[in-house]
Amino acid sequence: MIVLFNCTCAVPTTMDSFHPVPVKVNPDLQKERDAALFNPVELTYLKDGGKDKTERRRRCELLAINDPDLQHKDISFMARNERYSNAVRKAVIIARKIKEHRLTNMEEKQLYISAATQYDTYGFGLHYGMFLPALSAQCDEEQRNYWLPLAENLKILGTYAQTELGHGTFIRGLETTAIYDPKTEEFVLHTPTLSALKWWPGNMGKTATHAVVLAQLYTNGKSYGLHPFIVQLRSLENHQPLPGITLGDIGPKLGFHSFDNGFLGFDHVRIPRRNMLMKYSQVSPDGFYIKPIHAKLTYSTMVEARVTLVSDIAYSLSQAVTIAVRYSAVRRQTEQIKGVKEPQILDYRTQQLKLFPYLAAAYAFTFTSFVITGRYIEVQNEMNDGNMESLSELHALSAGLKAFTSYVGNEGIEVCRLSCGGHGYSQASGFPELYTLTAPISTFEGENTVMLLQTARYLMKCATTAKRGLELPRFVLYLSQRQKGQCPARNESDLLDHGLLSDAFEHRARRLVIEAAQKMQSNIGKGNPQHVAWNNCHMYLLKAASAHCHFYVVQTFVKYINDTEMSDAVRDILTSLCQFYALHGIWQNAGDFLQDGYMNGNQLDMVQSLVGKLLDKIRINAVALVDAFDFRDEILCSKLGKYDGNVYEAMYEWAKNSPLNKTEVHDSYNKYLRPLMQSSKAKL
Ligand SMILES: CC/C=C\C/C=C\C/C=C\C/C=C/C(=O)SCCNC(=O)CCNC(=O)[C@H](O)C(C)(C)COP(=O)(O)OP(=O)(O)OC[C@H]1O[C@@H](n2cnc3c(N)ncnc32)[C@H](O)[C@@H]1OP(=O)(O)O
Ligand SMILES: Cc1cc2nc3c(=O)[nH]c(=O)nc-3n(C[C@H](O)[C@H](O)[C@H](O)COP(=O)(O)OP(=O)(O)OC[C@H]3O[C@@H](n4cnc5c(N)ncnc54)[C@H](O)[C@@H]3O)c2cc1C
Repeated sequence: MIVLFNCTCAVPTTMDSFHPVPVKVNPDLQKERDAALFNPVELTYLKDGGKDKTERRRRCELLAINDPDLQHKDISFMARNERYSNAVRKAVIIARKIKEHRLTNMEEKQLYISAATQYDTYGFGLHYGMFLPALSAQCDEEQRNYWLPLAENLKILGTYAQTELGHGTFIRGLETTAIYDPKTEEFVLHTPTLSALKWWPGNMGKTATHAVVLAQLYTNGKSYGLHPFIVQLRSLENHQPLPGITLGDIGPKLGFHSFDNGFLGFDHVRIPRRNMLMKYSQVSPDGFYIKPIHAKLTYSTMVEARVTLVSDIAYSLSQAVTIAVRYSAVRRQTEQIKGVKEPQILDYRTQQLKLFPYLAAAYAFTFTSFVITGRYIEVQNEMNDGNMESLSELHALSAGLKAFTSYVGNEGIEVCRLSCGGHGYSQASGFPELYTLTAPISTFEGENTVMLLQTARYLMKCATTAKRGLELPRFVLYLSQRQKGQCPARNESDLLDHGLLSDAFEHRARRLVIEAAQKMQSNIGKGNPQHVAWNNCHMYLLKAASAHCHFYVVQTFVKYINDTEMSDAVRDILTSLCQFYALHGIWQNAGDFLQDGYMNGNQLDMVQSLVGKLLDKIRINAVALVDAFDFRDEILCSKLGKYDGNVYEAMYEWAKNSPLNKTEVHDSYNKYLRPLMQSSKAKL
């Protein structure tokens, strides 16, 4: 059902609308909503997985938003100490309320937490995001029974301590040691050098009482590589660091101001043998080591986190385009015809070219996140049955997609900010927090270049497997198929065909993967050792991995539209969005499609012309497309992206709250300005 508004006094005529009834909607925004060719609520239901799920999400969000205990002044006006304290206060309230509201389902808990934290970090982010998942994945039965209830009931608060001052990417090189002492049946944890200090773990600086610590295991004088240990860091009585443990906050960062990322050092700290997490590998009381069924099972917490991050990026990018598109509909700039109202900036082609690729990407990544989450669950189930066959595939897929989507997401958020001109730079826009919260996703859980190289490593193996005529997993099956010659498009209408567009990305990915494999072979053929050849081929490998991920996203978008039931109106707009995503991708990477003659100049001209034409189709639906993300103002936290479009009123009200406006004359006047201006030297 369409939500109809009266132009000046907006009254929703159905209960489908999630937004409180605004007194007055900005007429430009209203005009956009009235002109849309589909019902955004329908798309909201689709994105959420059904009307029931949308309603459940809205209920969870409202529980948090309407709770007086969770209200506070805007975090933009808080100093770091206050922000940290506020985040902890809220985390504690959230934990209590989750129980009170009986939110037992994981999805509901997450929805509630995300609405309650708004655009700040969650004070127990690492506890829930990595500590609990690490315990769940790495504890054996007995350990689970002991540790999980403590962690789930917040009797202990945890973090995930892997990265060190000198080592982040190359985790085989971590220096923290865990040496087994069979005499006392204990491990001795030690930080042998400054570079071995654990550095970065979130919530470790001031909050956590425990950590899953990744350390090099030694037993019977032999090294067995990285293993997880649960270690108590602080007293459960008075929160003081335990003997032998040095802890602290690493200081202010680009963002994450409410987060206490920390450092940690061990001075021969003893922990019981059973504090090694023993689901996959064990050390017996006499020091005998039993190895895991797959060497990389210790890394599984990171795989799970990377999968989650694809959804997080889709969510953040959706927020950014919501702010920028709504603002672009209400902002008017530069008179075109004397005496005629300045146009909405959304009418400028350049503005559309800035925003619509990211609007399309936000949808593409949302659908991609559904598929990768589904695949993660499947593989997890297989692994629980002892079948580790698909772990490498999942690692390659999650590492690549985390990198590909976060590159685009970070870039998109910045472009959206720029598209809002000066106001985009104000904290009132929401962009500074959104950007700085999302920016480190390119770095944490595996630095993006490194992650794409991991995907490339897998693809190189697959290229060899394909060459030998052996079977490949489904998502790389295309590597064993022959190239299809030239792009068959003869006219613009051919180029709108989803199958043809998907084929073009498939062709590009296969060519670049095969090319990278050939470059590797020829480098090795010239007598270079593997690692030198690898380094020499980085530029080909990175391009191959990125093209593979790009193809995966295009293919997923196409498949989603083909396989999902939806109204004709929604199908029509998603089809245009998908065409635009693919065609814009071809246009932006034209060289790749021209390089081997797959496309010709004439076809590229048509691609460019279609990109221009599709702008119009998206333009008319742009506001409805962002409305369909269904972000309440309280969650978007942006004065530019408000649902009612009353931007200037909101900005003025917000600015009045700036702490500098508390007094008419600031202290510094009496301290500095007055003496300067009233001194004899300052006289003109
Ligand atoms: C999401 C959090 C939620 C909420 C919290 C809220 C806010 C908090 C914000 C941030 C939290 C951030 C946390 C962190 O950042 S934790 C630290 C993350 N650190 C990393 O991700 C380190 C990245 N480095 C690595 O993963 C590895 O060192 C790397 C893969 C780069 C290399 O490993 P290694 O040297 O051991 O491997 P290779 O020799 O290159 O390859 C050997 C072999 O292993 C395969 N492999 C590698 N990784 C995996 C894996 N995870 N699973 C399966 N297989 C893996 C690799 O492909 C090779 O296979 P083969 O080619 O067959 O030999
Ligand atoms: C906000 C934030 C929160 C974090 N939270 C946690 C946490 O809770 N727990 C935790 O353990 N860690 C955490 N980290 C640490 C994070 O996981 C690491 O910073 C990340 O894995 C990158 O490692 P690095 O810093 O060593 O980067 P580096 O590896 O030093 O990267 C620097 C440069 O070197 C390049 N490079 C490195 N290796 C290669 C290679 N093999 N080939 C080509 N190029 C290469 C990279 O591409 C990059 O350009 C956090 C970091 C941040 C920023």
